[in-house]
Amino acid sequence: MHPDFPYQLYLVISEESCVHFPMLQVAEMSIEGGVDIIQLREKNLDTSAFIKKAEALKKITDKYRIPLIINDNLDVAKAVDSFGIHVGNSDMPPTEIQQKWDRNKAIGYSIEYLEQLENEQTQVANHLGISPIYSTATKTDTVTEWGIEGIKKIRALTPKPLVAIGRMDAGNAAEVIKAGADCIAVVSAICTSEDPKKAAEKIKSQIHQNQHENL
Ligand SMILES: Cc1ncc(COP(=O)(O)OP(=O)(O)O)c(N)n1
Ligand SMILES: Cc1nc(C(=O)O)sc1CCOP(=O)(O)O
Ligand SMILES: [Mg+2]
Repeated sequence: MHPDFPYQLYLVISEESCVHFPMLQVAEMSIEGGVDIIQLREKNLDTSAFIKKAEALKKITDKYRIPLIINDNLDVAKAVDSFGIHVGNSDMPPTEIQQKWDRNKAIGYSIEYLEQLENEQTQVANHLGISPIYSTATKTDTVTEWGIEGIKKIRALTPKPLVAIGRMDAGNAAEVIKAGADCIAVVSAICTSEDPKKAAEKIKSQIHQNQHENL
């Protein structure tokens, strides 16, 4: 477990992505199954509706004392006093977020190109999304697939916490952790499951399995 990011199973959620239950129910069931951190990623809501959703979700994350990350929108993150924000190359840069928000807030930043590891944005970020490990129908505007070799390359170049995202599930979580990722982020593997609690448990047990093998 990374000392600066003690979260190994990361749920990225939106109302749209939840198939069998409403989003808040999926969030609660998945936390009971082992999700350690949640990002609210609502790409089609205006700021006011996004804030309402975030407030409702934060009641749940606060109840279970787990961190809430807001995707893209600093106004929403500020309004709900979230643990942090996640941004990518088309969003407000981490340096600007740092100037406009509390210094102690967590900033996640997507890595799409190896050269980004040398830029100021990566230096300011607290944790990095490896974007994507594998291409996924959930987000199609991605650049390349990092794959297992990509994780190893990035791991060798930075000590920052690495979050693996893109078609992650119980079948590939263990090898991704073994390759150097600190955390597995998922949408579909939990949000489309008929049993989000069990889905989270299965991924978590694969993450733990790998840790035991490394002892
Ligand atoms: C944990 C995590 N990693 C990567 C992303 C992708 O962020 P971004 O590149 O800004 O794309 P959008 O999610 O905004 O479409 C993420 N959200 N979370
Ligand atoms: C939100 C997000 N960001 C990605 C990136 O590559 O940056 S992939 C992704 C969606 C991941 O969904 P699923 O677990 O269903 O594959
Ligand atoms: Mg973004």
